[in-house]
Amino acid sequence: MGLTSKSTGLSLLKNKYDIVKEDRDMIVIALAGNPNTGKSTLFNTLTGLNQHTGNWPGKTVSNAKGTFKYKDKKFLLVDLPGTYSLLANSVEEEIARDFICFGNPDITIVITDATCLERNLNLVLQVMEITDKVIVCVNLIDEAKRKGISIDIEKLENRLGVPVIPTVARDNKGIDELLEIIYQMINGNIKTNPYRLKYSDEIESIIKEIEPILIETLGTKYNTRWLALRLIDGDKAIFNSIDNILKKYSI
Ligand SMILES: Nc1nc2c(ncn2[C@@H]2O[C@H](COP(=O)(O)OP(=O)(O)OP(=O)(O)O)[C@@H](O)[C@H]2O)c(=O)[nH]1
Ligand SMILES: [Mg+2]
Repeated sequence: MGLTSKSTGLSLLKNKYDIVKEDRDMIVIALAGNPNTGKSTLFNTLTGLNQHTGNWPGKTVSNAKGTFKYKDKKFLLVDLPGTYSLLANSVEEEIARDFICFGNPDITIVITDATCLERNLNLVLQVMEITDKVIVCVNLIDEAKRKGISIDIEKLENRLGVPVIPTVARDNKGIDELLEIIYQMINGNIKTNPYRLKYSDEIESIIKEIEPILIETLGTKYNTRWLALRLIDGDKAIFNSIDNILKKYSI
């Protein structure tokens, strides 16, 4: 018997990421970001768990999971390993990007470091190519202030086309605002319009050729435009990821 797309999604979460939703309505949130930006600190604040934190990069190497409630909703939060990009140059990058693409989280929060925002925006743009359900946290606002850096949150939000929340995760600042934005997004009260890179006509026309084939094979559950771009890149890791999805979950 063929699997329904809903059950396929659930078995993917279970088998590949060891994620079990307590109930079907549970909302999955991925926490992405460069190393050392405060992902685990935010994860611990929201879930009450004790994921290892510290001031050296690369502490979280696999994805930790925890749950929390807000108003009438239950959330499952996945703390992804810190990565500078999603080009799958390392195991961490592969875990993070496969989860964002194939794990189909309801929301992806990208935590950025206010003291070096420009570098962090690289990952934000890459995540926004995969999904439009993105919230950006500009964390370490206290450190930025100390260094005389001020961030125009409203302008950033307008340019990125997704909600941007300033936070000091270590001191619980901005967490209430973040929770409310998550809630409003889940309820469909916030529509995002993520900034997307424009490619040359040549690349766009190749995407037009590849994408229908991907849709035929994988359906519309995954971001086939992004997958097409990776194939154009000649990205071998994405071949393996697609292969695994096809083999294991008989899509
Ligand atoms: N000053 C300040 N420090 C923070 C803030 N948020 C987190 N930290 C500190 O920054 C360090 C790194 O935080 P983590 O939560 O471990 O960072 P991470 O993103 O999970 O790191 P990786 O798992 O290595 O990617 C810790 O020492 C935190 O206490 C903040 O808003 N302000
Ligand atoms: Mg961490």
